[in-house]
Amino acid sequence: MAASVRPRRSALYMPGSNARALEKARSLEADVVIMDLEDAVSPDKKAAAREAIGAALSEGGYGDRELVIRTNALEGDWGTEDLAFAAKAGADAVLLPKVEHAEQIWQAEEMLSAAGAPDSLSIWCMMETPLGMLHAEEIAAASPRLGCLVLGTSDLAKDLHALHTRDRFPFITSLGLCILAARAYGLAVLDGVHLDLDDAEGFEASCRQGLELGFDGKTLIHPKTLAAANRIFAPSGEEIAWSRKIIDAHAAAEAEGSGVVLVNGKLVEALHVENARRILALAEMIEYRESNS
Ligand SMILES: CC(C)(COP(=O)(O)OP(=O)(O)OC[C@H]1O[C@@H](n2cnc3c(N)ncnc32)[C@H](O)[C@@H]1OP(=O)(O)O)[C@@H](O)C(=O)NCCC(=O)NCCSC(=O)C[C@H](O)C(=O)O
Ligand SMILES: [Mg+2]
Repeated sequence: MAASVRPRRSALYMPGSNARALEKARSLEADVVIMDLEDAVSPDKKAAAREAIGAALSEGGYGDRELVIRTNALEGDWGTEDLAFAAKAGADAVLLPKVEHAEQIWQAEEMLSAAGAPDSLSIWCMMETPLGMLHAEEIAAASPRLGCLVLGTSDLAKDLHALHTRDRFPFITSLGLCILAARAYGLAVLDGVHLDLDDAEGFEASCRQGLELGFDGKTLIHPKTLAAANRIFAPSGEEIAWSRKIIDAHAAAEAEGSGVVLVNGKLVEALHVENARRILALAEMIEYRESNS
């Protein structure tokens, strides 16, 4: 399952143990809702969080937001139960933490199938350890059930002994490896969280950097960051107008037997048209979503 094309500008995490957050997500403008069973949930609340997520998903009301359950690691205390639960909870994807080898995905896949997961349930992988980064390609290629790689820059910083600098230079190699792997195997790819909720300027700068690097969107920890992520990861009015213009200009050139054309002094070839079509398709899906929410 290569990533379905849909907006993933904003992916909001929430602790599965936070009933108010699960409720609030029904009306928030998040493209993706990540219901967490892992780090945001304390050990004594793991079972209750599973129940709360199950109840929230059964009740529904999330519209066309993409619904994702992040489980605990299979190697740990709660992972097996989490995965059996996620198999039939009604989510769109299960997000495995700290993925480092293809074998972890194969194991999860077997367990999901044994637990009766529908074929449509996608597997997403947290990329957040040095070994995971070194195995990014093996992970991205592991299974047709894979849909998305999600950067975990907090765990990564810890393992690398790196600092959260403003330019995120310490993470650039890792971000690049994951984007390469995701794009090579047709997966979506989401950037890591910005931890400082009082730093709106730094947050926007990290979104713009993520967009420039090629990410589809950003993972978030608070609703107040949704609007900026949605704005920055959506095609701008200028990009949409340019895309339409070059598609038309290239079609006209083709009708006259030429594969290339200059538009405002810039060379336009079939590859630019392909990208312009992707941008317009994304813009249309965003417009549809926003006018129906
Ligand atoms: C960080 C928070 C604990 C702050 O929560 P709170 O003090 O409740 O914030 P506010 O009072 O400002 O909240 C205002 C209203 O918004 C709702 N809210 C807050 N956060 C969320 C959310 N994430 N999703 C949905 N709704 C949310 C509050 O309920 C308030 O609602 P209202 O009652 O109407 O006023 C909190 O934001 C939080 O828990 N955030 C998520 C933390 C989390 O999930 N962490 C794990 C994922 S990040 C990670 O693991 C990184 C990765 O693995 C890596 O390694 O990098
Ligand atoms: Mg993490």
